[in-house]
Amino acid sequence: QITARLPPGPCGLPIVGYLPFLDTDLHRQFTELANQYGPIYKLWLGKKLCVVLNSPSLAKEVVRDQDMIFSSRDPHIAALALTYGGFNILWAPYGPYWRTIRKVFVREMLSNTSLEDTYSLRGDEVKKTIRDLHSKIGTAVEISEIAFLTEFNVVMSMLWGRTVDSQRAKSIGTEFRALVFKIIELLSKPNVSDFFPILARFDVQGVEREMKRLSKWVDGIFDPLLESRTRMSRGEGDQEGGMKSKGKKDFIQILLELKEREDAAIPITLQQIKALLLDIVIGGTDTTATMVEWVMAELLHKPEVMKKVQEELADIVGLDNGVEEYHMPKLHYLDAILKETFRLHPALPLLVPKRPNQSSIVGGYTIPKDTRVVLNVWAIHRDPEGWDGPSEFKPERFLSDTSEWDYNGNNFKFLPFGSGRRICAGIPLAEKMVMYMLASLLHSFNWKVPEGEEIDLSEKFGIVMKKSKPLIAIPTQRLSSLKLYA
Ligand code: HEM
Repeated sequence: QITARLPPGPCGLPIVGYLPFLDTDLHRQFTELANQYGPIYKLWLGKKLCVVLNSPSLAKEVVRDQDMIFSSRDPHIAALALTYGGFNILWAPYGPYWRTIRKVFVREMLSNTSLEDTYSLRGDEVKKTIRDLHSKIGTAVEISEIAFLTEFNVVMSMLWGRTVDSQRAKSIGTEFRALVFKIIELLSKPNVSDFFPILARFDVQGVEREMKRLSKWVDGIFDPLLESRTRMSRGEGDQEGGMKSKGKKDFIQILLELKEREDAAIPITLQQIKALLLDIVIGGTDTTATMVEWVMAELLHKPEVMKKVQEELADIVGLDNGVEEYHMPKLHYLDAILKETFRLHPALPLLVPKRPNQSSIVGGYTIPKDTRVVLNVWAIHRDPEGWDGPSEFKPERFLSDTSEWDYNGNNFKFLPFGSGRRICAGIPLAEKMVMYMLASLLHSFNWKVPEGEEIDLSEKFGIVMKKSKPLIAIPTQRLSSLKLYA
């Protein structure tokens, strides 16, 4: 029997609750409300009760002590419209379906063996990016665009192997980036349909319609690729020019074979395969690119830190060598820079909303079943009780004890990838790619901002939180020979 009170919180207005008072900078507003009402508080948003948690100990209660209760999502209607009803890993409710697709993804695409098998694919893409950039020495480039396209190509290669389909898929990177931006924008603004179920069928803001339109666009890309691959696996392929995948099966092949298996405990459909592709292509690309951009912005803002990390690269990689993925474990200072950037600028400042499957007590208060529970990681990462000089960029703080700091969500003061059962499923790839891209950018070039410009570190809130102004920077010559990236 749950008898504790609901958490405290601001009153809001009748019917609409706190909805009209929501700010565009939600992460900051949620942090200020914690200063006023304490680390756990409630907001009524229309018909929906929302509880925000703002401290490491409260995070621990929901993602460790009571993780089973808090392992379902509270999906936005817009997200369901995009993912054929929530069939992807990110939005699927906790249960056998989610467990199966997450397991397939982690085991077949991101296990140590799979990542070793795709080592050269990642190397090829990063080296290609560096060669392209070399031809742009002295001109201004947009960092997040470069990082996005590199990551997109890596992911497409890992999905489709060295095939013609992979080449086709890679040719739509720029269009896909625009699509991902639009999707993130739609998911980041409050949608009346989420807070007043009775109004949902009217789709007042037109968000659901727009998402369905984008979903059709995605179908237009994935359907022909999947059809072509299905024909190929039946031996009717149109794979020309010796590009056919050799040896090991790529991830798409594995998924399509699972679809054909009649004995599978949880059968997987074509729609579910597409939803899973969305997880990988949307969940993986913009987050990675955003983090690369934040790190470069912090380094351009602090030239002494940039200099120090370039010295580390010169020392570990050598000025006569190009960066390889195997250098990564030795780049301790770069690793500390990444962690410090993840602390100050977590890509998902409020993670992904959770929905408890039963009422429970957290921080001494009742959280009723089906409440929207938000973990304010941005506040936790800047809590003056947990961090010395919390708003300063000091990578050294992560060098003192490396074992304590990883991305696995075991230290509740530092949760850039979340924690518990719903922790990011892509950590092994994200960690590799953010570091590999940055090491290559920083080792191959020196960087400066265009004449008369200043580095601006302000944020624009969104489900993925980006810089408010895209970072534009100019690469200049550093390594004498680009043959290293041939
Ligand atoms: C720097 C890059 C990345 C960051 C910062 C990041 C962060 C996150 C966060 C915070 C969550 C939600 C965790 C929670 O609610 O507790 C998440 C979920 C997820 N991420 Fe990532 N992610 C990154 C890259 C990737 C990549 C590369 C992939 C796939 C290739 C990926 C796939 C996923 C999936 C599938 C989920 C849903 C997990 C679930 O609900 O079970 N992410 N990510």
